[in-house]
Amino acid sequence: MIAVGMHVEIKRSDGRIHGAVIAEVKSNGRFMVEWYEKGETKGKESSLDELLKLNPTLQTPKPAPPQPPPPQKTLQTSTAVNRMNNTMQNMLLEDEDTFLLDHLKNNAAVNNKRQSGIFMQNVPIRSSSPPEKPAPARRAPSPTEKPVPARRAPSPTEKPAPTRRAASPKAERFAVPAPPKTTRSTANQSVVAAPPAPVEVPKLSRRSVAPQPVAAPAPPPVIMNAPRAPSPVARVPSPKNVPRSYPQQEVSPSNANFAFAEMIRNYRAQVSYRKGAIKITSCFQIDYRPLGMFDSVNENRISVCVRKRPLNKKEFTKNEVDVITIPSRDITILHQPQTRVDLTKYLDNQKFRFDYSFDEYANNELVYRFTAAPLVKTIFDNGNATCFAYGQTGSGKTHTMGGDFSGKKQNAAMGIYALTARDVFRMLEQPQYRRKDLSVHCAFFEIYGTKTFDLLNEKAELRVLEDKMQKVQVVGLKEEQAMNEGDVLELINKGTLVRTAGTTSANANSSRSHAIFQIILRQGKKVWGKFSLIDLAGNERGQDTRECDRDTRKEGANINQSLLALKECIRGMARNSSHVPFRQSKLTMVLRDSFIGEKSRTVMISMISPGISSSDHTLNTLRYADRLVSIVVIDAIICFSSVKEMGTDGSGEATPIRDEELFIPPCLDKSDDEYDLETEKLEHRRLAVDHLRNLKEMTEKLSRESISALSNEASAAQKAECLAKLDQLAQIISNTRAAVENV
Ligand SMILES: Nc1ncnc2c1ncn2[C@@H]1O[C@H](COP(=O)(O)OP(=O)(O)OP(=O)(O)O)[C@@H](O)[C@H]1O
Repeated sequence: MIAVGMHVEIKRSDGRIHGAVIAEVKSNGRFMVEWYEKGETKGKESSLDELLKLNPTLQTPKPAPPQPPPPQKTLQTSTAVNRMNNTMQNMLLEDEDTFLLDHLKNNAAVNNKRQSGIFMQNVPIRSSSPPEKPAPARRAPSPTEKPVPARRAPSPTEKPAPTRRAASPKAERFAVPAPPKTTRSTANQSVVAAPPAPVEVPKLSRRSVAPQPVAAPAPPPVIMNAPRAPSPVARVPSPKNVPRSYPQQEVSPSNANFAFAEMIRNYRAQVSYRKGAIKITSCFQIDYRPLGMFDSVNENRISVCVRKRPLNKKEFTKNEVDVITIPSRDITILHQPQTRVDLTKYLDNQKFRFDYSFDEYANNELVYRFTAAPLVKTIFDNGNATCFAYGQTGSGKTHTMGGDFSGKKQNAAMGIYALTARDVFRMLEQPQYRRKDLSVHCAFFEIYGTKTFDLLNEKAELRVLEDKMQKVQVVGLKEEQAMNEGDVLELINKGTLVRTAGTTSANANSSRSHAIFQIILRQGKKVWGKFSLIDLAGNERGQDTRECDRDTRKEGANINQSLLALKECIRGMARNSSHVPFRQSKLTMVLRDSFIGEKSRTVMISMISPGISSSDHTLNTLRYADRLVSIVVIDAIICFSSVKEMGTDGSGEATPIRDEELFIPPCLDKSDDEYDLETEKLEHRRLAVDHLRNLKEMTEKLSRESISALSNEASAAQKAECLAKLDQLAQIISNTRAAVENV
């Protein structure tokens, strides 16, 4: 009924009820639950009875979710944390709410990383405070020492001791400054004062600057390649619905970009507010609720995500300011620095919504869980799965796909290539697939300019041809059979070593080709399913290569042409179009199968660099990804309109909404002094478009097939329910479209 990682309601000693996560199931039948509060992890023990009382649904057995594979590494961390907790809990304060598990988790995460080399990636953080001295080891008591008397129940004549005893030096070592609590002592107990009243959100006038609540003490910013403890965010899955304040970057006043840094700091400290009946969440909600290992995974046919990497050492030395805010699982905000003609500085805060947004604390395992992992099953169901890594040079594509780097050495086991192979072999073990007698094969090749080379066969040049059945063949491509994960790792390492690299301004070891790693399932000689994992070449703007030699310019032009073709093909795929323009580039030609067929699924991970000097590139990347999202939305509307126009018996002609009818506005968020009627209108429009997006899920459930099936087999009640839903959807969509058109 109850397992580690589940979200449950808990009751606090002061009567408050809120969400928490099960962190440990103890051997005595009790549970450790954890939650975030004011930027800190807190925990307490709870009994089964208590949990059942507050969470009656737990008693109903739930079927095990089929997908995705269990987030094992996190559970390992939790187990490690829990083991530590067991031994350390006695050393902490007895107050059920105030013992803080941060230190335990820090230690556990470090241990975990050391032991397995997984979960915590190379994301050390810089701290302004000196490193803590390691706590002296607890020595065993010498035989001459008096044993510590066991705690006994107080006799009725004894004066009762206050429940909360003074913090011992031991306890202090683990204490993290807690928010001040007023306590009132009575003869028998100390009573914790009621929680502070909710902070009243100040009203904002249209042109006024939002009042800034004092930011909580900021966690230090993350930078790469600096020796420091692991990040506090990646190691603990965040309980849902418990917002925290956004981690702030420390920037020295001597920094040339200090003014921008301050504006970004203020922006991140803003809170959500209500404007009339509308809650303006898309403009100012900066509650920090990053994606956690236990968040739900969407089953989209096309997903578009963004991953921000941490500032690197070079950017840090150049005093780069971090201009990307990722407050929640699907929002990415770019604070683009701008200067007016009168030289005053302001930020153009551009906001984007994607399927997932990964912040700088996300490791490859987390990214994998929400991107490629849900697609593994596709290839077992005779489908084609494709995962692209897209982005500016040096933004982290190879790090994500091929594995993180420790120095110059790449840890291939922690890249999406290898994580996918791991799950393919796991799934192969399931009885329903074992019976199918499938074998795993790998191919690894690169497209450099207009040429294709085999990375597993000494870079032999390959030819890409279309046969008379219009099937694209990569002639001469070597496929190696892999019996286990180890074999796959060897192949990845072999191919990575020979991939074409060059030097760009942002990356000394820049990949100048598109690398395609394929995991192919075969039944005998027949292809059963194919997973293509693509590390695209860095997207450069024409102006970046203007100064370069002819070859480099040609290289850049080729890369850009193939990226444009890719966008068009995904567009075709989203619409189930009979015409997918795959012949426009070598890249899309070899991936033709990925864009056609009902069983194809695609995920695009757009990598972005956080530094202020990359903001133009970042905007480019975000716009490319945003365009893909818009395509998916339009697809959903078309799908809906097809449903709407069909007769109740599933017959009838579908009249899709035309492209031009749906204007997806660009990014809308403006700085405060620019907040004007225009912004407000656009905001309405944005909300309306968001609303349309939400219809996607519903329309998917009411596809043409499902309605046709209903007309044949369903009961009258089911049909009536379906029709009512359709009417409801028609009403919603017409209202929403009217709202969009009105503004
Ligand atoms: N999420 C991350 N966490 C830590 N380090 C990262 C992260 N992403 C990238 N890096 C580091 O940034 C550097 C550049 O990353 P990478 O080579 O993956 O970029 P790229 O997008 O593949 O660039 P190119 O297109 O030029 O090949 C590497 O040193 C890598 O280790």
